[in-house]
Amino acid sequence: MAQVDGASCPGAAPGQPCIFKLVLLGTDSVGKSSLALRYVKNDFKSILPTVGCAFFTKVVDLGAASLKFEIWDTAGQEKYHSVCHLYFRGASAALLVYDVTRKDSFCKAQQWLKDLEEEFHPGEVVIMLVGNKTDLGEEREVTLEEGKEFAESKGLLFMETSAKLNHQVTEVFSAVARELLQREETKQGQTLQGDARLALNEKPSRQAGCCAR
Ligand SMILES: Nc1nc2c(ncn2[C@@H]2O[C@H](COP(=O)(O)OP(=O)(O)OP(=O)(O)O)[C@@H](O)[C@H]2O)c(=O)[nH]1
Repeated sequence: MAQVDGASCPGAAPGQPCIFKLVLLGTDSVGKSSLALRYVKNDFKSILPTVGCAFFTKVVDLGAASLKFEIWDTAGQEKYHSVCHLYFRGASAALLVYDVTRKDSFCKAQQWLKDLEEEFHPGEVVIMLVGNKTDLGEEREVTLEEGKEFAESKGLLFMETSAKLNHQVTEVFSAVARELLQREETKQGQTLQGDARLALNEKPSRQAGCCAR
């Protein structure tokens, strides 16, 4: 994979990895804080409901490239819903988390997607739908296929996880990181092409001016 030039990333100092803001969204108790805690500290414990927002950072090393995540873990309780919108600003990625044992949380994730669609242009943020708590298989209310189908219909990345068993947690963040870097490379490629076109377009007019003299 080509190296992304950190210096050209917004918020990154020269030579430092690109910084991307990632927000965790979803209704209460689906496991947003647990996913963040598992990913950043490889820990799992009974966590008190998030008040407002919690913040973590983590550098992701993808071998040929690296980036830094600023992870904003928002509170899922309804009373904090409007506050969470404030945390959207400047986000590059969002994890829409639901609990596979709660259909209502799957519906809520779909509502969060609508909120994101109102706030951002298509393709502006990388969005992954995450079905958490797969270790509670017998209590499942949302099938793998339902999650997959909805994600595909909306062009979202999709994975199921268990923060408790540490199943696919790192994979979620790595997949988002890869997608972000890929988009960054495409953007940089387009900028370079644009610059090259500009330079080409400039040349003849200068020559014309020169010949006309
Ligand atoms: N069995 C199981 N329990 C989980 C898993 N992830 C989280 N939990 C539990 O679910 C409960 C809620 O987890 P949190 O991480 O606090 O959920 P949250 O989405 O951050 O909740 P809010 O802060 O209210 O928005 C806690 O008791 C966790 O221990 C999982 O993968 N499997």
